[in-house]
Amino acid sequence: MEREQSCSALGGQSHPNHHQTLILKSIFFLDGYGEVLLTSNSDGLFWESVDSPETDGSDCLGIKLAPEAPAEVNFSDVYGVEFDNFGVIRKSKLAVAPSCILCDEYEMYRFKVYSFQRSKSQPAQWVLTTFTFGHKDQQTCQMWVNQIDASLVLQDERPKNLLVFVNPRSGKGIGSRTWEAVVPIFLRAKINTKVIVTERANHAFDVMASTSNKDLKMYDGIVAVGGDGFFNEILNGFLLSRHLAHYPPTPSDIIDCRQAEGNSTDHDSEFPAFHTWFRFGIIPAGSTDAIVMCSTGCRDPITSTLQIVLGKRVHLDIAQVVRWKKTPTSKFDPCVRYAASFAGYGFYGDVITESEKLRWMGPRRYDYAGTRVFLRHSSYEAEIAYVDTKSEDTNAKGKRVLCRSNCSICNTRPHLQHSHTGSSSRQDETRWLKSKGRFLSIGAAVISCRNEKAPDGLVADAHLSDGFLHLILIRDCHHALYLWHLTQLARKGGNPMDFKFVEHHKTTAFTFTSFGDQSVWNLDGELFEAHQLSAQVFRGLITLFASGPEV
Ligand SMILES: Nc1ncnc2c1ncn2[C@@H]1O[C@H](COP(=O)(O)OP(=O)(O)OP(=O)(O)O)[C@@H](O)[C@H]1O
Repeated sequence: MEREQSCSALGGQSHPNHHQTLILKSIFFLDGYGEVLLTSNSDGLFWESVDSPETDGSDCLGIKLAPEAPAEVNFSDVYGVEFDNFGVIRKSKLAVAPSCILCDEYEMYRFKVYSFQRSKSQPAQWVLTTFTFGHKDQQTCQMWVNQIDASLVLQDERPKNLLVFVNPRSGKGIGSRTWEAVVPIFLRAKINTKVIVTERANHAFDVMASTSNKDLKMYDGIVAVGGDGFFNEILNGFLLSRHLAHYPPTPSDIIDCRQAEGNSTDHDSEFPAFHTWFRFGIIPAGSTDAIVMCSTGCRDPITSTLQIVLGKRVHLDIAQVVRWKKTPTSKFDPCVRYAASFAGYGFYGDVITESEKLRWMGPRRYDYAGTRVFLRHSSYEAEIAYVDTKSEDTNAKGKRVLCRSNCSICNTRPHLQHSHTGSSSRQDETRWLKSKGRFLSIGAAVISCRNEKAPDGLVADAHLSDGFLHLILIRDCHHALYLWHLTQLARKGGNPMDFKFVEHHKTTAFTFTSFGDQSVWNLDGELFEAHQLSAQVFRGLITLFASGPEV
């Protein structure tokens, strides 16, 4: 331990951002590992053991001491660095056991580097990791902290100011606890957060809708701590006044399977500006959390938080749903809603109606309500018209391509593209197909909607931002066959589409007309009564702080 330690700045190296980056090298003690030669360059930190071969990997009472520690960490994976005063550094992790008298412990100045590792059992899950380096000289530690801090500032994709909404009632009422558990990560990442704990339903919607664009621009994005329904509320509060697009055609605009009138995109002039930098994060605390599962590959508040603080970015398609008539007798009165994951009718609308009465049950309400609705086996008469996209969907004929991080399908075309329901140049080519009958359910999945009940989701090969909706029509069928279909949905690798009564259409827009008296839709888990509606998808309309599913 008395070995002379050196610290030398080896000179300037040109960084891609043209900042001068010093290469530092110094001997440190890495807690739980031993003495290392630590190097810092523009990419990250690297270290190698400097223990002599006899002591390297030495053992204590027959147990190998030097653990298999990683020997580098990239700054892109580091979310914070902190000076940690004077304290104990252990040569081996085993030294935490007081009985291990042979293991060395030293007292020195320390600094901590905060990063993550992928879980061995579930690679999509990110696990917090801290590297503690010790040195007898305080100034050396402080210099390294400053140097690493300077390198982290260069990671310009990272947010600095976030507006956070916490739903204390999410899931089993765990919203506030979930937020408290991840606050230290935001603090270490030096991100300023303005936190609003909601006091009622629609509180977050009202804040988003009433905040001016000028005030919103003080933030790099919005974080929702809650479930899909809560995120939907925030999304609608954001988009309804800012995304001014023409509506999709009404059911009566579709004459002879052609669209009578064309529509064109007309975004709010402020909107494209928001699109380029403003991002949304979701820290899962809800009952389903399908959007988080699809955009990160797991349902873990720590993973989602790390992807927010590290400034990950993935585009997400959004469906715009326009209700023309609420009931058969109501007058024509367009009402717009946005959905990030799913819009469903029949079975899905009935489950949400039942489960809303059972909120006190927490997430179990979906099982209970689902069973009741299944036993009822109600079917509904309706007509659907949808844009035929077979000619342009080259993947439909090929094999299933799952959406993953850096997905080649999601990255093929530019984002913020309107669905092709009627942009004038394509109007003549838009062909609509119709489907009429009695349906057990009608579902439109924007993303795969993977969740714990349906491990592959409703549509295994749906993508986060390919610009398509997956329309799934389940025609009235025998109860046992429907159960079979549902069990396929609940099985990993199941084939829920392989039934005669199931139609699956990849489309960009559809219209719906009910022939019943009451028609309830389920938009991202929220109830929406609609006798007549239309929906269209906007490709990559928003950006999430997420890296895509590592499935
Ligand atoms: N303080 C509050 N009190 C009561 N309800 C609230 C409050 N804040 C938000 N809500 C409402 O709670 C509803 C559901 O929230 P959330 O989506 O977070 O949980 P969940 O329904 O359990 O999960 P999931 O949507 O994933 O199934 C939202 O529609 C939201 O309007």
